[in-house]
Amino acid sequence: MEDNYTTELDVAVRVVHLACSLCQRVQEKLVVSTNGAHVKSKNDDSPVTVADWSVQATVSLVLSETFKGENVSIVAEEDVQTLSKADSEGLLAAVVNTVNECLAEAPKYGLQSPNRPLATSQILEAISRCNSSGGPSGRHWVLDPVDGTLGFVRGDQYAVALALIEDGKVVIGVLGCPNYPLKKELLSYPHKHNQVTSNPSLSNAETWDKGCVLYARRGSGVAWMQPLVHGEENLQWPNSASQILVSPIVDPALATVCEPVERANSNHSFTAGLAHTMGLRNQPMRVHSMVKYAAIARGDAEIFMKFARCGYKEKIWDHAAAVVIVEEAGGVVTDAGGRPLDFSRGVYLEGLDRGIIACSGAILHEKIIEAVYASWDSSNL
Ligand SMILES: Nc1ncnc2c1ncn2[C@@H]1O[C@H](COP(=O)(O)OS(=O)(=O)O)[C@@H](OP(=O)(O)O)[C@H]1O
Ligand SMILES: [Mg+2]
Ligand SMILES: [Mg+2]
Ligand SMILES: [Mg+2]
Repeated sequence: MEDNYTTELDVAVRVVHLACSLCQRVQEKLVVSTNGAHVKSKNDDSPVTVADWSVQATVSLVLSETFKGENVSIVAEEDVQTLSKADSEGLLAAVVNTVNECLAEAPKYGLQSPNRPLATSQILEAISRCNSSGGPSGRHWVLDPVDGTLGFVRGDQYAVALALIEDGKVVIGVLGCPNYPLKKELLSYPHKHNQVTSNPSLSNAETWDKGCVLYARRGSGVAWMQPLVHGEENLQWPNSASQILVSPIVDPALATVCEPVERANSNHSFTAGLAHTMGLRNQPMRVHSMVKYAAIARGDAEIFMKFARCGYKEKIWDHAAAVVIVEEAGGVVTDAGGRPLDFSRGVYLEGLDRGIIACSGAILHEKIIEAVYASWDSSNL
């Protein structure tokens, strides 16, 4: 059991590092440019960028190349609809360039790059190949190429999330957090890291001292963190990893809650009520993306809660990678009824009871579930 998924985890960690480097380059360009040419709105008005498609293509290509003999099933967020529109030529060209530039760097991470730049059709094919809908049997990779795209376009927190599900269970999870600041306090200040990166008085080393990749394998009892590797001169691969652990805090008065930035994504007043009921005193940390789960796994916060509006169905790629990392780091993740999340039923977390609760340990977790029961009837959710 211990040796299972060694190749899969190794490749997943490498490709997430590669994807983080891609995202950092795109984000730098986005933040300094004034036109939004590389950001589009999807049908639900949520943003999608050159980075989302480029990461999806890159991960799809690397996984297909590595596991050539297998029928690689990938469940991922993006499709090629917007990209294939007649007025998207510039966007598509940017994706093709970004993917080819990124793949040229693959050997730095011990991955193979193609002999020649890939054609547009190959890249579109790689993106659309990720249209599996998962399910209860077999192996399915689950990818959120850029999670927290809103944070990404704001120059703020975002994540790259890759998981492997086998027979309905998440067996490995890898989470790249390119803007995770060294100082946990900076997590709760929107755009703060950006002031750090653009501050000319900081040396390169200080500027680059942020970002990490977290990963874990189901049942191993450990979760790991690697710093991102930057610049050719100090690139060292294999990268060194250190173990991460959840926070030991059990007193609600000392605990910190993370939640989505946008009210549209989670009910802030309901979670404020829960926090009050539980006797939490700290201000909530509002952070974009699965970096919230990373904060729990790293011990920088104790609770992550998300209560989406009634009718919204959570997708597996927004949670799979992070859940196994938090659990192996010692935490607990359930729905608001206290049941584990079910990754076996396709693209959505079917049967999810109200909301998601990730917690550093069982004691705090139990208190939140009790608070949910006490508060639910009087809430308007
Ligand atoms: N209406 C609604 N309700 C709840 N959740 C939604 C909703 N719409 C989108 N999403 C999903 O939320 C993902 C972003 O979550 P965040 O926690 O980063 O949100 S926030 O930006 O901090 O508010 C986001 O992931 P990405 O699209 O990968 O960014 C979505 O999958
Ligand atoms: Mg997402
Ligand atoms: Mg996404
Ligand atoms: Mg999205």
